[in-house]
Amino acid sequence: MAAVMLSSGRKLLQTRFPRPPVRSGSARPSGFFAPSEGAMLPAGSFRDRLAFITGGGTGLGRAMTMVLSQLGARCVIASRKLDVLQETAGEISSQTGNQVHALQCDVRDPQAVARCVDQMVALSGLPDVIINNAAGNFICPTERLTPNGWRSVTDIVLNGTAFVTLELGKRLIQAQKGASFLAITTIYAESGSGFVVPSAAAKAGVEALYKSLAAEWGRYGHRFNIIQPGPIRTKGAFSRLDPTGTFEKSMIDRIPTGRLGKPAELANLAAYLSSDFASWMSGAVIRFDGGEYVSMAGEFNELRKVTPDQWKMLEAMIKGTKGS
Ligand SMILES: CCCCC/C=C\C/C=C\C/C=C\C=C\C(=O)SCCNC(=O)CCNC(=O)[C@H](O)C(C)(C)COP(=O)(O)OP(=O)(O)OC[C@H]1O[C@@H](n2cnc3c(N)ncnc32)[C@H](O)[C@@H]1OP(=O)(O)O
Ligand SMILES: NC(=O)C1=CN([C@@H]2O[C@H](COP(=O)(O)OP(=O)(O)OC[C@H]3O[C@@H](n4cnc5c(N)ncnc54)[C@H](OP(=O)(O)O)[C@@H]3O)[C@@H](O)[C@H]2O)C=CC1
Repeated sequence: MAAVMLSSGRKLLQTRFPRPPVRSGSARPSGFFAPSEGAMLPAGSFRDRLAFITGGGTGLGRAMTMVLSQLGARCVIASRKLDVLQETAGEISSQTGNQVHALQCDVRDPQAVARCVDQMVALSGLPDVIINNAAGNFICPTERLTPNGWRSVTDIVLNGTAFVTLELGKRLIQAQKGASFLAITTIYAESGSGFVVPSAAAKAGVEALYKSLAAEWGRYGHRFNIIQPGPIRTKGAFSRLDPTGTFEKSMIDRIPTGRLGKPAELANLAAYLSSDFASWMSGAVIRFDGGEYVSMAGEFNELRKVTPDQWKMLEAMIKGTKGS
């Protein structure tokens, strides 16, 4: 903490500065931005709440389920692989002491989604928190994509999110029950990106869906928010987007905070957005990427590589220029 002093000598405010680098003389910014693990919200923030998380058996979905469960929620996780879901559900509930149910559901199939919701209602009721996290993706030059390849991603991401949202939304409206809906998209939902075109198109569609429903379904007590994560190591993502590991270093180099995100960091943000502390937040799109997006966007940001000596020389050249 650092105090800002007024000329009168009075302390104006306390400002929190990032922690200093771990290694002195280290040029790695990640030393300033150490991740904090553990649940951020007060214990019991989700007591008596039911959370439904698609793709909750692995990666970021698992991390979000863990934090919600630690905070007192009962959770239902759903995806295609029941064995994976059951293992995760068992591990989380044994750690937190709260129920985690595993339900098989292929979100591409609206009837399977309806059956899954029937099962959840029979087990625990309708959810208070819905997290649309399930996704599919792979890198591929677009000219190599087949129609089925396009469908394999867009069906999970856009149609899957729509089927889950429609099924639960309609039932919640009928029951006059409010809920928080959260979608996990990606930073390139906004910019688009080559080589992951079905994912970019589908995630952009999810964002349009959630922003639209934030406007339309507030009257039913429903909030809709979006997190756009930057790179966070998970087996599912990295095995399909950087299978050889070749791109990881260059990716980290362009992130101003100098490191990948951690699943637990994303999970804390998701928990906040899904909690009563965020009851005035709807229609929000939150980029959570260590600064990667703006770093890639600014035309002059590569000048970070210019050394102090080179700056001296550049300044002299610029100042020495006369006229236009
Ligand atoms: C510049 C460097 C960048 C480095 C990046 C590193 C890290 C990440 C950083 C940021 C990430 C940002 C966003 C991330 C978004 C994500 O969504 S990550 C989550 C990824 N997780 C998953 O994908 C899990 C689920 N995925 C799957 O189950 C499968 O991958 C699939 C989506 C393909 C669906 O499986 P399935 O339904 O079983 O499909 P099939 O195997 O039958 O295939 C269907 C058709 O798709 C074609 N296909 C499959 N893979 C490829 C490929 N690699 N290239 C081309 N085509 C592919 C397949 O051939 C089938 O089509 P045909 O029938 O042959 O026509
Ligand atoms: N990790 C990262 O760097 C980033 C991730 N994201 C997003 O975060 C979310 C989680 O990704 P991540 O944890 O990394 O990757 P994972 O591959 O671990 O997660 C994807 C999940 O989706 C489930 N899923 C896939 N297809 C279906 C389907 N048809 N029906 C139901 N569930 C399905 C999978 O389970 P199963 O196979 O059992 O069906 C899996 O649990 C995704 O929305 C992804 O787009 C966004 C930006 C960056």
